[in-house]
Amino acid sequence: MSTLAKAMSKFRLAVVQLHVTSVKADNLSKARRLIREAAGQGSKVVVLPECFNSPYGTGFFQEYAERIPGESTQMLSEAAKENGVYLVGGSIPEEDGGKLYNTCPVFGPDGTLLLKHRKIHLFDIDVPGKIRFQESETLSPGSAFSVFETPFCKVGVGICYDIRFAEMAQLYSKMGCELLVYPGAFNMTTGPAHWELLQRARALDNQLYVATASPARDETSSYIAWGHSTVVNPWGEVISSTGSEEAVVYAEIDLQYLADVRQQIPVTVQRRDDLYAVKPVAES
Ligand SMILES: NC(=O)CC(=O)C(=O)O
Repeated sequence: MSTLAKAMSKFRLAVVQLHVTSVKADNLSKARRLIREAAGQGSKVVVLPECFNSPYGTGFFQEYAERIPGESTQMLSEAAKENGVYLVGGSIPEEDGGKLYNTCPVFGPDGTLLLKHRKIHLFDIDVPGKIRFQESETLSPGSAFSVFETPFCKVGVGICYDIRFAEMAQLYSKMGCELLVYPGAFNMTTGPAHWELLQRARALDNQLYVATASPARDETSSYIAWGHSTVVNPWGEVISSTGSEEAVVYAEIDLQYLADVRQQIPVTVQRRDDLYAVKPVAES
């Protein structure tokens, strides 16, 4: 392997577990500071949490919603450029054409908007006595897949509940993604039960890296996030994680290791596409 290829086969990823408050300006300035901190530690890709500029809840989306471009994406664009990083801007409530979306904007190191992923699967659940949440009361779903290129690897983007849909991760893998990022905000019921399990499942099924970024836990908020932002490797192991507090989680993404795992257990080429297949029914 050439020296350049070797240099490009590894990079540092940072996941920012931000303590989100009801003061948008504070969320933006703190996110900006932590992006700088992550870049200062050598990170090339930085991921923010779901709803990083607003409390998470159907009662807040309208009030905090912005158009893109807007105040929050302006800050993200500047922060990506100032620090020369690929920035997965968590998500923000987005207003467009009279509808609201839960949207993840992604910026390149020159500050350009590479894509915006609108949460495809809305979080509508009812676990009696535990949690009822209906995102669809105020949000509309996105209907496009979101993949971006970096000099290191292709990255697929989902938001929170999107991680429960194995088909989406499998499609991203088929599209050549080697890292999947999910800004997310699981809660005190589904977090301990499913958060890590889903990440390890998606990583192992597809033999790729999976990273999740949660808001830090705030016991006083109406929706209490589980925290535990995590990075899982293609073997299905947690390689980096944190607890419930505000933190930046770092992980080394090693694409040669990914290739080794895929060679050792070659499920990615052993699929029986003559018997079954997962394929998109709509163009993205
Ligand atoms: N908040 C979400 O979108 C998803 C979640 O909390 C869960 O799936 O559980």
